[in-house]
Amino acid sequence: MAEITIDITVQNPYRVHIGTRLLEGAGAVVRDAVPRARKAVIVTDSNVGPLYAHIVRDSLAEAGLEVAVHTFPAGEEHKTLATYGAILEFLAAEELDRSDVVIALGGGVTGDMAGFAAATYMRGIAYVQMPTTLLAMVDSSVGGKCAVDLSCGKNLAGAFWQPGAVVADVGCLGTLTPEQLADGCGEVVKHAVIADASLFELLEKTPLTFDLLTRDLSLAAAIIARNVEIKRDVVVIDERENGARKLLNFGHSIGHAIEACSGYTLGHGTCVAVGMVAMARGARAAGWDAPDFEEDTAERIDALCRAHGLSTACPYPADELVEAAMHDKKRRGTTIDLVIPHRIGAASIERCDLEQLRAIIELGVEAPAEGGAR
Ligand SMILES: NC(=O)c1ccc[n+]([C@@H]2O[C@H](COP(=O)([O-])OP(=O)(O)OC[C@H]3O[C@@H](n4cnc5c(N)ncnc54)[C@H](O)[C@@H]3O)[C@@H](O)[C@H]2O)c1
Ligand SMILES: O=C(O)C(=O)C[C@@H](O)[C@H](O)[C@H](O)COP(=O)(O)O
Ligand SMILES: [Zn+2]
Repeated sequence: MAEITIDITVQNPYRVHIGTRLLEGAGAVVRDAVPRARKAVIVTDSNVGPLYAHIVRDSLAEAGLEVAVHTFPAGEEHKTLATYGAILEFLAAEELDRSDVVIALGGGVTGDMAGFAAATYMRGIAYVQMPTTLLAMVDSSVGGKCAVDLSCGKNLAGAFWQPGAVVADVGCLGTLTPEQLADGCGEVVKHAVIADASLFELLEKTPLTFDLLTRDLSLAAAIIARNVEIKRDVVVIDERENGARKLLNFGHSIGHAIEACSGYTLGHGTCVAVGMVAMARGARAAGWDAPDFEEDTAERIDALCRAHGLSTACPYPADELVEAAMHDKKRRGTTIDLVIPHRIGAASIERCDLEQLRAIIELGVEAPAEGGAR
């Protein structure tokens, strides 16, 4: 249904294929993207593997590839050095060589870890992203960021390593839970806030419900394609996040801190939603201003997240979040780069000192309800 080229220059350009029944034909895409590959290792998690690995395995075999499957326990709490190490050991035990290919079949956790394994195995081999969550289709499968979490925080060990292709089969959305699908909407709202007021207005009129997206796969494909275009337009001008790419981090300084505080039990998109609202509200309350600031920005982001089933109440007190946010990768000594929305469709990257971050968090998050986390 849609094919988008990511025209990067540090590594090779690649295509994102978005449509239905694409996993059945995934072997041909891999063959085309990595013509020299003799063997493929599918890396997947314990939920996705039983649902889809056999389809991909058959298609890869049909395309003439030898195939092995490595399955790890599902969940962000397994996005660790230990799981990543086990993937590397599997690649070595299967004797993958530098011409072979890793297949990341799953959500963002799988894509980030399999991508990082591919980036570092023998100093870098090819991989193909096959995202199976909405979040991974609209965001994590594109752009080449891959990582694992460390005990101090999110994505602290990783690389930029671009896939050879992305195969987003929208039929996979049908086996998600409504909560998992809603979680992906956090990143959709983010893209709309930083770059596309029309998309934001469309979502205000017609929120992306589970029923709508799983019934109307053409609409799902169109929404995913628009998100991939938004991300592409940022990544192609700043592949390694020296500047503009930081915009894609809107909501993440606080969002990642919430994830860490939750022991990685809360979904990434859900935490980004809380982080976006807190940042928009807190920055305004802390006095950030510009001629194009629009007063209702935070409230519109808040309302749109809630319309997508995402709670925007912060479950942790400000001082805990400030502590966790200190490990953010965008911190440089006593300063940190934050993304502040001015109005729907426009945001800027601002260098703040840590006291300003503290003020934004304190003003932006609501105090937790009696008795702790909500
Ligand atoms: N690299 C990037 O640019 C980038 C961008 C955004 C997020 N991320 C990372 O992505 C991760 C979040 O991704 P996620 O929300 O996809 O998490 P996930 O991979 O943990 O998937 C969420 C849950 O859905 C299950 N699942 C996946 N696809 C399924 C399907 N089709 N049917 C049934 N169950 C399915 C998984 O097993 C898991 O339990 C975080 O670690 C985040 O940091 C990375
Ligand atoms: O691709 C990017 O760049 C992003 O920032 C996308 C984010 O949605 C994603 O969560 C990313 O992994 C966060 O990057 P990090 O560098 O803050 O770990
Ligand atoms: Zn994110």
